[in-house]
Amino acid sequence: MEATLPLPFLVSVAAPAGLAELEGLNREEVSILGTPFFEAQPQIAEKLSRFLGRHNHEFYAHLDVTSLDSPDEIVAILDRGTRRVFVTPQTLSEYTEYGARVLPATSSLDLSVASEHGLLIKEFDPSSAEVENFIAEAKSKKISNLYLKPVSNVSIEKLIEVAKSCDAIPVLPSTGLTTDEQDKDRVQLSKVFASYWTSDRADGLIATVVTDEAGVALGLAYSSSESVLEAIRRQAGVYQSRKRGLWVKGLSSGDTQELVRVALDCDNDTLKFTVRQKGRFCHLPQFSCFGDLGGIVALEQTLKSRKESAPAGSYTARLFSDEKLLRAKIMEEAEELCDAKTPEEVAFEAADLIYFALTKAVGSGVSLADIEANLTAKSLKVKRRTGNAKGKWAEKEGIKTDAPAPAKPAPVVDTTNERIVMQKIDSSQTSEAELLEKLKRPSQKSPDTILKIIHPIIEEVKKGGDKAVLSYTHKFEKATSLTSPVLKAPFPKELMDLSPETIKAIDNSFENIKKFHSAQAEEKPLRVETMPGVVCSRFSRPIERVGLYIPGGTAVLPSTALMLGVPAMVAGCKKIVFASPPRSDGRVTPEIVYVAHKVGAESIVLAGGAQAVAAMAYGTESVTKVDKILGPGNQFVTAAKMHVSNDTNAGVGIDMPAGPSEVLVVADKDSNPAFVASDLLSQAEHGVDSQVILLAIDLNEQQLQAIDDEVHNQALALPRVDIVRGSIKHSVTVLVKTLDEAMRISNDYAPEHLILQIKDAEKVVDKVMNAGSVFIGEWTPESVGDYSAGVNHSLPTYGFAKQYSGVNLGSFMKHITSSNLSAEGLRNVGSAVMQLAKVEELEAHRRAVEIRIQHMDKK
Ligand SMILES: NC(=O)c1ccc[n+]([C@@H]2O[C@H](COP(=O)([O-])OP(=O)(O)OC[C@H]3O[C@@H](n4cnc5c(N)ncnc54)[C@H](O)[C@@H]3O)[C@@H](O)[C@H]2O)c1
Ligand SMILES: N[C@H](CO)Cc1c[nH]c[nH+]1
Ligand SMILES: [Zn+2]
Repeated sequence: MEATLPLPFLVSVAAPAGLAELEGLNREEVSILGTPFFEAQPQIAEKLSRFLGRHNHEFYAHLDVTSLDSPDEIVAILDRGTRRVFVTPQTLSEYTEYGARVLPATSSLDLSVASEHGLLIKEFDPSSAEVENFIAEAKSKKISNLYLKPVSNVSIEKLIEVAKSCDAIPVLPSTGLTTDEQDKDRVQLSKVFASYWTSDRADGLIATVVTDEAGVALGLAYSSSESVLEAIRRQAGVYQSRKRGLWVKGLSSGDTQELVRVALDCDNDTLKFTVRQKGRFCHLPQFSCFGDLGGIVALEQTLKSRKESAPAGSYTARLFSDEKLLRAKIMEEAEELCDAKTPEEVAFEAADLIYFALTKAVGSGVSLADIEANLTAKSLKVKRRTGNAKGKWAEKEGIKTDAPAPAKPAPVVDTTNERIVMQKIDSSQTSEAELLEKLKRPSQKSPDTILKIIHPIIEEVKKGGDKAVLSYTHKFEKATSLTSPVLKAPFPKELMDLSPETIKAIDNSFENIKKFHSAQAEEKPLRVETMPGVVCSRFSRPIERVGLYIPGGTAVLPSTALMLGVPAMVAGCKKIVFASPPRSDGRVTPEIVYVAHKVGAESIVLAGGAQAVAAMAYGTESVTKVDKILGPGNQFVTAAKMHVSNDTNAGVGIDMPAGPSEVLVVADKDSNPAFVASDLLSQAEHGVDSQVILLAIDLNEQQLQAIDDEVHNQALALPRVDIVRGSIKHSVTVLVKTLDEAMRISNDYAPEHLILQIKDAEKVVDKVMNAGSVFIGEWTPESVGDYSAGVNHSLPTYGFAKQYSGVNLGSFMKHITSSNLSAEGLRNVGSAVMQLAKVEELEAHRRAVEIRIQHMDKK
């Protein structure tokens, strides 16, 4: 049996149907028992995985993932710290690198499928006829980590008996941990506890070590199955006093305990209660029965009490209120620690650094336990960081740096308690220049730095073709198994295996986008007779070969494939080439393959960043050279597009600079605070370099507060809350007095998305001069434009809406003009031409007219 399990059994937690309730799942109670077992049905896998991402450090969560078939999804679940996942025996070989964290699961009593690390037997019937044989075989094979998950309605006593006899770990049937009605499950549980422990005392009580979260021993108490039951019920420190019976700690003194975890020791003869102690544990005036605290734990307590009320002149209090001072001290101490030589110096400087670092933590509402939980979470990650230094520190020390590999949709552990709030400025108190400064988009790396990164990549691809593209994909996307940079049509069916709901959503959006973009087609060529006999025309033709970049760094965006692919198809482009960074297994998301198939793309370049742009601009052995590259992307993609379009030898055009997403919401007293916040957050979640702006027209304190509260509360519930924290830092609410003032600021800012959540919004559209796309009225969230309404979401950012349009049908066409003159026409316009040619001293130009007129005159 695994030595590190805090309890010798698992508690199977029924996953609520929609799992929306997972957030409400009484996780404290699950955490107290510490060893939950979940089943990950496909429809709830993502939510469950996120839930574990937040709380894995509290649990020894075990997850049955046999009904999932995406290895990526399973690895993501492991990466979020799930201690053990159970897969089908047939797929086990794909996970050998994860050792005992991935075990096979079977529904029969067949022990031959056990891996060297263990096995889960599901639908185990402890009263079946074959169990005796099974126990004998299990004993002889000595399988470690043998889990037994019983069929429903079994006798728990029998299950425990069988499990004990073959040293297996029973998975207790679903318990109603979350509701009082099922208190019988708690009663059952406390009996299971008692059946595992052995007491050498006549009264049967078990010694219980009580510690705080940092592991500091507070004292010794005793437990009975009744006191454990009461402790689980109350989620508090409840013990069995030898003199007074049930003892709820702190009931009379007020020094109560929150129960964090219960564990049994290795030979089941001592319990451990981990608690959050209020006040002190000991009846004497000291924190623990073993005296007072020292070291880091004591420091944390002092800092916490200083934060609550500091004596006048306290240095720590000054540090809490002066962010710059604290920052400077952390930097100073970090440097001194780096320079320390002798062991004494290192201890001295490390202590100083820890003091200032912990001040920062406590000031931000972060406890030592939070920090330790974070360390545990990191130790459980399966995708390791390189550990190389980053940015300026690496440059300063002249050492190897990490190329910031694009983060795939990552689990988020929101560890900070900081309020998520946009900065506010009152336009009447702010000068024009200050306002401009506040509304500046978050700065990106300087163009020079970016150029230095992308230029060698482009040159490599030009020279090395496929091989160079592949090597960058191996490097940035970690798709090391990929052997060709291109997937050619027809695309295999198994690469676009999607749920019917997703297919329906894509098909519906496809039709709407097609309708709106088809309507943009010109019905017939333009024809104007400028003078009698002088006919000028303009007609359009599709661009023959287009390269469509679909971002895939921080989020995979199949909707962008629709926004680019559908108009290219409607325009009649002959060759449509998609490019998107693949996942680490070398595949592109099936939704993108499905869209590529629907729009008739000829190939998908399995690459991202500058290498994908260069491959399409110049062509390689297997990537088709294109005439125009369209699509949004990060700063590397945007810079590479600009660079190749400036190379006349490449002969390639681009659409526009479409960078980090942004939104500007104009709201008045009529607006719904929840709607306003939801629109701001929908763009804030794109990336930390996104920016969202709110122009609040004549709102009072209460109305502003309502929006702030919505932003904070809605953000906390988002899986990408850490990204939101980043973008909200450079996002602003501007208080204005009138609609005209709001529209003046908006037109000056030229947002990618403009949302009008105001009374009579439709009438205000006339005042919009600069914006990528406008969303009118309270029932039009920005996300309808991102996906399905029909408008395009590839739009100019960074204020380029002042001179660029978003992607539209015209982006895939070029216009050709023609002139057609009769003899009369040439006579009519000829004198003007000849005179201007004379002015420009271009004699051949003049003669081309004269020679024809002379010819007419001769006739
Ligand atoms: N304006 C619009 O219309 C619009 C629409 C959709 C998305 N977006 C924006 O597009 C952006 C997409 O960016 P993304 O990063 O998620 O995906 P991306 O596909 O644009 O970039 C990922 C690629 O960047 C390259 N890369 C990453 N780090 C690198 C480094 N250090 N050196 C060289 N190359 C490197 C890698 O090749 C990787 O494949 C987001 O900012 C999003 O807001 C804008
Ligand atoms: N809002 C983005 C354009 O700035 C597009 C997008 C794609 N998916 C979700 N949103
Ligand atoms: Zn969006």
